[in-house]
Amino acid sequence: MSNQGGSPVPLLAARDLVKAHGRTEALRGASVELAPGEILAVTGASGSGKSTLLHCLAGIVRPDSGAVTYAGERLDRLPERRLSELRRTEFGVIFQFGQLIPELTALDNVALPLLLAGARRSEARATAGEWLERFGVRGQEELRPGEMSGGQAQRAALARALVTGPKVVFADEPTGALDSLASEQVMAALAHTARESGTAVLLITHDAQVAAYADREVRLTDGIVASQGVTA
Ligand SMILES: Nc1ncnc2c1ncn2[C@@H]1O[C@H](COP(=O)(O)OP(=O)(O)OP(=O)(O)O)[C@@H](O)[C@H]1O
Repeated sequence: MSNQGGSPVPLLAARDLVKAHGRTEALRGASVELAPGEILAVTGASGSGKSTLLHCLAGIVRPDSGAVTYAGERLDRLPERRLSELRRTEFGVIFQFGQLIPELTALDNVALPLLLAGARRSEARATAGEWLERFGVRGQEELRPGEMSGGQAQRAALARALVTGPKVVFADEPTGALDSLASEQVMAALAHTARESGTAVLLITHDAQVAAYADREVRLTDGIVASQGVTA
């Protein structure tokens, strides 16, 4: 099978994924590939299966049938313990909202994945501060998510998703709750950092301006890939 991402071996691949939620068939044989460092936009109407596809690729949900392969390993067959380790060390996630812990400051939110990975508290906080600065969240380190603007909170969430140096970032409508200026800032920061660090991004969006940050776009219709191509 040809690989449109330009790499001989995809980093992450879904083949013929089928997944039902009760009687609703969210995925009906979806196949996608993500090359190392590629930014792939997944678009499609509401209910077309975008989030379910992301959840299967990120190892959050197991498909009913089909295969998910990550770096040559069958992700959908991994035991839960190995899956959660992989999610912690190799994957980063950012959603529309709610991914920051409301009780923690921005700095502690970003430091958390480093602490979970075994870093010392002082080191984790110093690194978290650098990442917040990189994403333009300066002077907001001690604020809690509820005290920040939507755009600032999303940029802090980006810092949290990227701070451990993941190979893949899964972004489900990361700008869905933002105005167009904040949306541009978040996407520019995500795309710039991903390209700089060679991080692959699976980006769900219904916004054409957001999809334009991707290298390639895959469009889902009723749980299958209806079209794919290079973005303008
Ligand atoms: N946990 C669930 N329980 C029941 N049905 C679900 C569940 N999750 C998704 N669905 C259904 O599966 C289908 C696909 O949902 P999914 O969230 O993957 O689509 P989507 O393209 O991401 O939609 P949206 O753009 O609205 O977020 C929809 O019909 C949805 O209602």
